[in-house]
Amino acid sequence: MSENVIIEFDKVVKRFGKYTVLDELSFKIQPGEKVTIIGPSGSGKSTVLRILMTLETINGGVVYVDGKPLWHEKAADGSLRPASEAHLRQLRTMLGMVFQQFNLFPHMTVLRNITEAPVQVLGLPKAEARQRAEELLELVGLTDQMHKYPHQLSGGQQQRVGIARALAMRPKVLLFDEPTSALDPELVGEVLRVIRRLAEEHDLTMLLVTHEMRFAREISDRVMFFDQGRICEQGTPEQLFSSPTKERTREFLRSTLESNNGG
Ligand SMILES: Nc1ncnc2c1ncn2[C@@H]1O[C@H](COP(=O)(O)OP(=O)(O)OP(=O)(O)O)[C@@H](O)[C@H]1O
Repeated sequence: MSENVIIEFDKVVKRFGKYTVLDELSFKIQPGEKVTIIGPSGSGKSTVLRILMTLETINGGVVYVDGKPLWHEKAADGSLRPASEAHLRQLRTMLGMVFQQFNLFPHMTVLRNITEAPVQVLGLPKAEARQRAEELLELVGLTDQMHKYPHQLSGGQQQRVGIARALAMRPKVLLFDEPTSALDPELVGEVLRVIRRLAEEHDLTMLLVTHEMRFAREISDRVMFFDQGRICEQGTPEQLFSSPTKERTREFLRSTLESNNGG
């Protein structure tokens, strides 16, 4: 694997029972790249993110994170063996995820939601974790909400806390799993603004699953169109949205356009 690849899927197979969700899926992502995955429901988009977060195992192929196999470790004799929990934990710290349903700790304040993992997992001193949290709250525009609990915030505010919480671990790669799909339409804009700002101002690698086509077009370096567990077509937003080459892509884009106009 070349040095300028931070994520690689090499012929990854994922099955649930007899159902093949990812069918020898291969792709590479470079450091700093902003990549969006679009595609019909059930095409395996979220599964890709869940595998990277080690929330799902794989049935074949190899996933590399920063050049190291995620699910395997090299034994002394050079052979690959299943990864130990310590190996998974170490690689997991390189990745952060923003979930569709925010997944904040309901019994913790906003501030504590953000400082908890840096203190508990990274062993950061509390004062340093708090300073980091305060900087991130400023970035997401929530400095005045830091002592509130999640249920006292709007969905858009909760998701912005979710983004700050993921960033507090200083991941190299940030994964977004449909970050706005649980939000009321009027709250979508504030979350997209924060993500757009991150994409513009930081050299973070970003992999996003989204149904927001206009947003995907604006922020992505590359868009991958998934269909039935494979990449059907990929390219720059301009190529994919303006001149898709596959009939399946055109059909999908037409249907999302129609549902957006209808809704
Ligand atoms: N834990 C599971 N057990 C069984 N089947 C699963 C499981 N998780 C996902 N699936 C199935 O795998 C397929 C792919 O799921 P995935 O969530 O990756 O799709 P998606 O492209 O993200 O879809 P959506 O846009 O609807 O979120 C779906 O058919 C789903 O029902």
